[in-house]
Amino acid sequence: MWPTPKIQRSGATGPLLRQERAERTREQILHCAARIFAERGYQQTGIKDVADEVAMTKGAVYFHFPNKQALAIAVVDELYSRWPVTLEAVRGKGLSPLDTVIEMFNAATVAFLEDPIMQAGTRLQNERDAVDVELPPPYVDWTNLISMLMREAHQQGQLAQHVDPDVAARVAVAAFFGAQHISDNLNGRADFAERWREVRDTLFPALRA
Ligand SMILES: CCC[C@@H]1OCC(CO)=C1C(=O)O
Repeated sequence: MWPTPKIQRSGATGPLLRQERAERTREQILHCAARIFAERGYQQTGIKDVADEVAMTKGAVYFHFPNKQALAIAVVDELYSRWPVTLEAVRGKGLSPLDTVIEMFNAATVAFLEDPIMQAGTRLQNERDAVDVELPPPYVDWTNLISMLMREAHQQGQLAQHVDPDVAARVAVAAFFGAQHISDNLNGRADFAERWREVRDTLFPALRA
């Protein structure tokens, strides 16, 4: 059984406390489902598996998620909702735009190695043809986010004259996620941090002015 986070007492009472508890229960179910999706894949995961691992009844799970499709969408939505928050946190470090790009990929590397939501969101997207519900198109948000940062880098003279910022973004995203995919398939991401460092240390010097 997965360890489930303890409900922190917030001092709320009545309806607010019930709402907080419901939100925490939903979060516990979502994270447990992510662990199982990441480990077994969409087809091999059932609502009963999630209920058993989170030590709740199927009814309790169905109260928050009407079916497995809803769980899959919620995992991918949770994954994509994180990147603007991550970007704001990285922006707070006051790095240059190009170093902000590198820091975003550093954060994604850590997430791939440690975060079930990232691992599950990736596996669901990779298995999207077998997921019987429409998922958002993969990579689009990332590529747009990196493009925005690369354009800032270009405007600030950080990119070499010949480098088109949107091309740089597509190349960086392809190199990063390609390295991840290969590492995941060959050895379960055991060498992914090193593969990302190779991409970083080879590609980014070639982009800099
Ligand atoms: C097909 C993998 C999907 C990809 O992997 C994690 C992640 C990060 O948000 C992705 C994206 O689509 O943006």
